[in-house]
Amino acid sequence: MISVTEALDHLFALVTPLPSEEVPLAEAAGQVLAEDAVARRDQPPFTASAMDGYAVAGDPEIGSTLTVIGEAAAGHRFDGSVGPGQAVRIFTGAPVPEGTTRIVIQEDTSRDGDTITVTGSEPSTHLRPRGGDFAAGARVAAPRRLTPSDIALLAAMNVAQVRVTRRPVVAIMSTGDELVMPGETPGPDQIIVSNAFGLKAMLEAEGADVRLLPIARDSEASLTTAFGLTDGADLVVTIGGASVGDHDLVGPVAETLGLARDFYKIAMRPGKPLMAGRMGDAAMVGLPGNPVSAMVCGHVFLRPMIAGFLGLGSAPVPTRKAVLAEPLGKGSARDHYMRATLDGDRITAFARQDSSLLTILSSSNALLIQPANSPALDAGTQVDCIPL
Ligand SMILES: Nc1nc2c(c(=O)[nH]1)N[C@H]1C(S)=C(S)[C@@H](COP(=O)(O)OP(=O)(O)OC[C@H]3O[C@@H](n4cnc5c(N)ncnc54)[C@H](O)[C@@H]3O)O[C@H]1N2
Ligand code: MOO
Repeated sequence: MISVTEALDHLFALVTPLPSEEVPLAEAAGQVLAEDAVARRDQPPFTASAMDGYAVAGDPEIGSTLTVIGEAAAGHRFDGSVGPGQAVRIFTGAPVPEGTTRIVIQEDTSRDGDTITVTGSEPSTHLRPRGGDFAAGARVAAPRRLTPSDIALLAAMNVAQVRVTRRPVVAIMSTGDELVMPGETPGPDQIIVSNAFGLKAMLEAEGADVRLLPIARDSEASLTTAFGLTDGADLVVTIGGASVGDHDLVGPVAETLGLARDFYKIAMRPGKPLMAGRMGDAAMVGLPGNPVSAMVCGHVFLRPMIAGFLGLGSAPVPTRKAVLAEPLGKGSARDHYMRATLDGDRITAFARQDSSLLTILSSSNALLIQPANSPALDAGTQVDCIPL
């Protein structure tokens, strides 16, 4: 059995960053920028008013009167300049007339025909200088997973198309005679496919393009057919059939079809029967079938692989420190990724850790990592965890 770190190293060796492609900005959210994007203009492109009021020259005193000589609105500049004793009616977002040194907000004026009297003053000039947000040539640096805020920024930069790393195509195959899809009517000995759906959601959130394959039955013929449907995938993920039972055929069938296996079995709980290797052009990861095992392995191994395909480097999923709110019994021979609740910096493992319990996983917001061979730990001990 190899360690989690060694397994991750093997998995990263199976991953190469994918080529890039141009996509319309409206489709780029969540994708990874593959090439710096460059602002095509200054923003704002002119000095603009930040408030509704009057553009004035100088710093008119309270009580002074000014003559209104025109109007500037967003999209419509005032053709002319403003001088001493004058004001231009102006609205938020409008270009300021030449000569403007500040905006007097309308709440600080009283108006009578074309004359205003200044009734108050504020320290701010309420001017937004040209290029105050960004200047032409400013860059959004790659690689970067594009957030909604980034999309807004790129739009303001007049970047209509962006170059992003192609999404990795992941084919997920559930295996087992006992499985039916949600919505179907299970026979008396059957259960519903669960972790394939959880993994699809997880990996799509990470930026993958996920295909759910039809369920493969526990036979060489059915598994061979299902593997035949994985063409074009960058990553093939099987679920179940990975252990040592008579019906655990995934490894042997995959090897017949060309799997060059890198490892089988890791010192991790849950997740011991994990396997991985290369199958043609694709990386192949065989996950254990227990629903929580498959999901935990998804967090620990598949999420970093997706990030690797997207050119975001080869790093484990982020961990953070937390403090045990309750004591923990001694560990086993494998690193234990325990379902837990994290409240501030205090973490509590659930009492029930069986790898079939999806209710517990769903109630967890962290995986508490108890290292292999750990002694019993007192409350207050610092531990690592993966926030979920
Ligand atoms: N004698 C031993 N038995 C087992 C060992 C062992 O070392 N020696 N390891 C155990 C561990 S740990 C795990 S994990 C499981 C993994 O077994 P498999 O990967 O072969 O998974 P299955 O037997 O096919 O399924 C296990 C369990 O999960 C359910 N399952 C499978 N696929 C799905 C799915 N897509 N959605 C929902 N549920 C699924 C399946 O019905 C089983 O209940 O082996 C232990 N045994
Ligand atoms: O290691 Mo298995 O993955 O506990 O349930």
